[in-house]
Amino acid sequence: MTNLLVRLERASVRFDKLQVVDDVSLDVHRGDIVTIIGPNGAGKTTLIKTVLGLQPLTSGSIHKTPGLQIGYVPQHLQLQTTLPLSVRRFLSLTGASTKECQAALHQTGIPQVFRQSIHHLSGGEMQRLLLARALVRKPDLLVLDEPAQGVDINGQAALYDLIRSFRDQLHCGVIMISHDLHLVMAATDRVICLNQHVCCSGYPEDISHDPAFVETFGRPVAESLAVYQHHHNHHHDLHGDVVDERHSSQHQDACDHHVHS
Ligand SMILES: Nc1ncnc2c1ncn2[C@@H]1O[C@H](COP(=O)(O)OP(=O)(O)OP(=O)(O)O)[C@@H](O)[C@H]1O
Repeated sequence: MTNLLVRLERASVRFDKLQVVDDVSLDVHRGDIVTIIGPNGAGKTTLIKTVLGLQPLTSGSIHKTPGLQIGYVPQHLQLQTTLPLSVRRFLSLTGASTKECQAALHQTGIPQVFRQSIHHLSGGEMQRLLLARALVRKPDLLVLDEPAQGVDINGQAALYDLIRSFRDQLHCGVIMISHDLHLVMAATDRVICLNQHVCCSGYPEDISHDPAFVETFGRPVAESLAVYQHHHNHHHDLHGDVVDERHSSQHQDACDHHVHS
């Protein structure tokens, strides 16, 4: 059985004379976390709309595995502020049971808001609620458009950790858009730098050195990206504790941690 969830082949989207997505090919498998970065207007949202089936392609093709269940976390949610709406009601609109809704809130770390008005949530709580709403669908693919918008820096790191843990639990694929380059570099498996076309793509530790990345984001941004790398130079015992070299004859399972900028 293949783990391929979505395949875009030479996908293009054009609005009148404006080429917004240009010849993009992309595969997302189960277990992948793929993050799309790029400047404003680069076509990132348009690209994920094609995956969601909200935006037809002008040319190229998209293949989704049959029966693919997608959970979507949008960039903004327009809510009529005069309309009374509790978190409980909002989640129940998905068709999930009360128990499933409560479990999803628990998983996203905000069980206490179940009976609250949705209009009283903080920015961070709102993002977690949108994630909970996507999760009750038990998605094969989680699609997130700037999930950490309006969330403070500690909250952003926690949110990305949460997304990774859902990927592990559900063994789903994740495709997201982010402008938080430092966090993306730490929390992603694969990065796609989009500027209508794919400028460069690959592992986070490689991409910040790519000339196309430097050209798109500028040298100061590229140089400021501290990429965590894993090199071996000390040793652990069976419990994971670091072993003093002088007392160790074994040289297995060694590692060292460097931060490069
Ligand atoms: N339905 C549409 N009709 C015409 N133009 C559109 C449409 N949707 C998007 N565009 C244009 O396509 C371009 C790319 O928009 P898109 O929202 O995909 O960019 P983005 O990379 O997500 O930007 P941002 O980082 O600012 O959110 C923009 O110039 C936008 O104005």
